[in-house]
Amino acid sequence: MLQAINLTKNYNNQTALNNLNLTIQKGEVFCLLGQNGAGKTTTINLFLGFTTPTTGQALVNGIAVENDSEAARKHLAYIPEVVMLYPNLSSIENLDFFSRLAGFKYTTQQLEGFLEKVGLQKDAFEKRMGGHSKGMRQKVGIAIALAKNADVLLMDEPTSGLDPKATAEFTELVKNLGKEGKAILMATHDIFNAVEVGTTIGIMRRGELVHQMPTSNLMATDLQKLYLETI
Ligand SMILES: Nc1ncnc2c1ncn2[C@@H]1O[C@H](COP(=O)(O)OP(=O)(O)OP(=O)(O)O)[C@@H](O)[C@H]1O
Repeated sequence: MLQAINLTKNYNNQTALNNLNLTIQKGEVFCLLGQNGAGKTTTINLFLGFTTPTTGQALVNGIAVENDSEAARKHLAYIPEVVMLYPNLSSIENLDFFSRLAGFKYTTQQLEGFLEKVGLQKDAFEKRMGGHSKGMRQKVGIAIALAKNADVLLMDEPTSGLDPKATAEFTELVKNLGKEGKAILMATHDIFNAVEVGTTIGIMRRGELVHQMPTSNLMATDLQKLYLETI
């Protein structure tokens, strides 16, 4: 579970995030929308412990990130816009390496099981990551999250630049992870995909969460209208 309590981040005299209060439960896929500079990445970075709050708290499964970022990170997996792994290692070698780093040692069969689960084509298991497409790299990134047994996923614009088929596959994968009980926070500019993948939508404007709503019965066109009226 992710929780932000009165979370605020100022850079010099500028407020990047203003008094954010947010709870993302297990099984929830929370899609955060907002213009460039609205504060989405800052929110994610505070949960990751990449930056410290000016005031307030970011909690991961009840652990205050600022107090013990290492403990908090054990529950987290991060899928950035571009998944950067070791280009000279294969998918399975990267998966093995990052699993071991997180303290998990798997058999080849188990590692292959993770890659199968995320839908990576079999002939890419042994190929070096440097030749993978963006969508393939993201699948390996999610396989690492599964292997790490992370129950909270943070994703920053994961579908930008993906083709429609890769986006559809990614969407299905994330929806299933939500159904399996992961808590997911995803920053995105894709309103239509947010309605498809998310259980909850948040709209940020100038560092504030100004709207929050469930996606049940939400039409993408209505969300688009609200978004354009809000920003
Ligand atoms: N390291 C930093 N130093 C100074 N200002 C920063 C820093 N990181 C972010 N900001 C500022 O904080 C504000 C929020 O930025 P943030 O990256 O969180 O926005 P965003 O919603 O993720 O935008 P985008 O959609 O472009 O990724 C912006 O005004 C940005 O300039």
